Amino acid sequence: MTSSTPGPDQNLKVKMGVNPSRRRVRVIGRIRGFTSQESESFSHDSPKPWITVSKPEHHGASSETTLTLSFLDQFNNSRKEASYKLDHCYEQDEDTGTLFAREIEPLTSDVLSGGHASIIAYGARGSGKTYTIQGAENKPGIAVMTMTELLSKAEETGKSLSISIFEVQQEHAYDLLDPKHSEVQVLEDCRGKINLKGLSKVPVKSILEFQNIYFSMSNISKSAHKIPHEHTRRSHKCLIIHVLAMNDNSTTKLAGKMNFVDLAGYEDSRRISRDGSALLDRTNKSLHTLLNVVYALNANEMHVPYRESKLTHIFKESLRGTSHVVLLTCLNPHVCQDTLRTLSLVSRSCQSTNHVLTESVNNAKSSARFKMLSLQNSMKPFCTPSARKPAVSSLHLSAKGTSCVSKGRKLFEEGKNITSNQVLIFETRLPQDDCSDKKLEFVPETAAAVSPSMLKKASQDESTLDNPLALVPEGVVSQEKSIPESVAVSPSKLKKALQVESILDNPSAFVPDGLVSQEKSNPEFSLDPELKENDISAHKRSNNLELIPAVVCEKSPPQDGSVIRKETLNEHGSPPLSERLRQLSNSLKSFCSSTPLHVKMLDNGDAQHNVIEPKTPIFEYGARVTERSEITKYSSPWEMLSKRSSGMKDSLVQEYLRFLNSASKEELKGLRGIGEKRATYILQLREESPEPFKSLDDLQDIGLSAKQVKGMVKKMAGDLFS
Ligand SMILES: Nc1ncnc2c1ncn2[C@@H]1O[C@H](COP(=O)(O)OP(=O)(O)OP(=O)(O)O)[C@@H](O)[C@H]1O
Repeated sequence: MTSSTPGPDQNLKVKMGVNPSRRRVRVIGRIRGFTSQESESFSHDSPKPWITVSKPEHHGASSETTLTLSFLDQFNNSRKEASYKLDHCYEQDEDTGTLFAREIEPLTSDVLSGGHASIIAYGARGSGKTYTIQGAENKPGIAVMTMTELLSKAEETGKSLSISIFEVQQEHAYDLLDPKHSEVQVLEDCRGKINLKGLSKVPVKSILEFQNIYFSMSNISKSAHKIPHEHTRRSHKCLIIHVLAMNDNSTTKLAGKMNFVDLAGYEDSRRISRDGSALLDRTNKSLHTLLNVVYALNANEMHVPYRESKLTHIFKESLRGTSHVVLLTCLNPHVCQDTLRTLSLVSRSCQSTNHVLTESVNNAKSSARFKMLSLQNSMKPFCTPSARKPAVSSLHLSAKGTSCVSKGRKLFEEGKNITSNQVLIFETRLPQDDCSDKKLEFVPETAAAVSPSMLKKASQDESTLDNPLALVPEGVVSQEKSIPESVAVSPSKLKKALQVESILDNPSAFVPDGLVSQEKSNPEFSLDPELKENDISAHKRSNNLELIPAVVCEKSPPQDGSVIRKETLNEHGSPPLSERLRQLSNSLKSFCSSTPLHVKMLDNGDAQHNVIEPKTPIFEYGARVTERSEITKYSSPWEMLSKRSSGMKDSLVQEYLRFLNSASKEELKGLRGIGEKRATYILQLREESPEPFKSLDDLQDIGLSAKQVKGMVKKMAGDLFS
């Protein structure tokens, strides 16, 4: 492993914060120790960790740990750094006992008095998740330590304990305590109470008894017997410790719950071959959903997407309300791209400015999230005063941020220089030290423009994922350089785009609902739907523009210059499925002839505008080759054709799912296999979760067999050529 030996220039430094955050989900890191094998590989020197923790850095009242990554850029021999935020990070010399004493032990009293707590271990493969949760020989993990603690406290208080062990794999949960490993059904009643039907509970009276069960069960993987492919064996292993109390009438009632989740190791699906990637994507999707849930909880969002994955649905009751949740991010001590990626994702999920909002600022909570997207200090003022009036601009402010809207308009009226085809993202700042002040401070200086190519660039650059706006070249607005093909992307969609890998290739699909100009001379733009009719008229007058209600909310106008005519739109304001499929077919054509992913996206030729892209060292870990080129390397036309055909198939399926997630009842009924009853049920599911259909598997929820679905998609594809 000589090439991967960490050198002094490849150290990941962690700056620690001390003040514990008051986020709903506490996000901590743990750098795992070296294994004896790894230690031996450093024969003449003691191993140097890739990650080191630097001194605390305070950020006012809510100081956090900032991980500063620095590594050698192989191409220009310079050092690059990136920062990640966590609440705390445990170093290599801090053992599991320390972590338990500081993070977990304090939660046990609450669990015994009826509370819920969840410890979720997240990280790349081999990063020490199982070691931390379960432990190794003579090295008990936090689950074992917790059980010891709970057993002794339960005895004192007359409570009893029982456990459940199950795994979640490819969106199915299997009971590992049941010899048949039968599937567990997740049922939710009208009050949101989750019932795990078919999940066994086994009483536990001693730690020995617990260890016997836990260690034998957690090593079992149901699918190992079923499908030989490695990726299919990736599963989330879950342990629930139930605390039971006696009622007055001597019956037991559930008092508290402590959950330990050892998540499947994160692996970048872009690296994996086609066979494995679909399965891997599904596993990664559930990891992304979990982080979305963490983000939504930390941001106090109204909608938390629990139902979007089996795992988060199962633990819904233990994640919400006053439950304690600790997201433990395990970090590899050697150079590992997946560790960077997990850090990046986790860091983003905890970057909300919200810290237990009080009533008085509750109205402003959706604005608070914008801070995360507008991001920090690297932003330079973009809107320089100029005589030139903006042709058209978009406002994407908080859902109810009317005061921001008016301030934004004032900015335009004052003649700030904003070009027509750019996106503005405004930061709205909550005065943190005075939560009683309901007013939002509008900070126009942080408005910036993002084009799809920049967005794409951001997605490919680990270090800039957290700060996409920093990609916008300084002065681009004042120099009046228009950014070709830029689209309006709201901050929330921008965030989503950066989290969901599959849509990074098509950022323009995130143009939000609103109004889109179809004038050739004025590339597409959108206005915040919140703008009232007279606001729109005012814009029309001042900008001499013809605005046509554009209903192509989910798509950018066609790349081939054609215009989607108004008459092709149905009464619900969206084009019929056939029209959407035609658009899809067109964009696939252009995709096939477009630049490959690995080609540099920002090619404006101006060196000072080029984005610095830190190159993460690529290395081999065990037998796994981590080269990204795997996916973009086609050696024969046949491989190329089959790769693209599969891409088309996937896109078609995605389009179909999107249709199910968004179409009206009448439109749904237009599909073969969907009648009145099924359409009603689909609408019901959509009320519970805005996007109930994520994969074809989800169609089983509405009683469609795989064969039926295949038949439908096949017909749709056939219709394209008829
Ligand atoms: N703190 C530590 N000190 C020493 N060795 C460790 C430590 N943490 C983990 N290890 C060792 O590192 C290896 C990988 O750890 P582990 O199996 O827990 O990783 P994992 O994240 O659960 O992997 P996967 O995602 O593949 O399940 C194991 O051999 C384990 O014993």
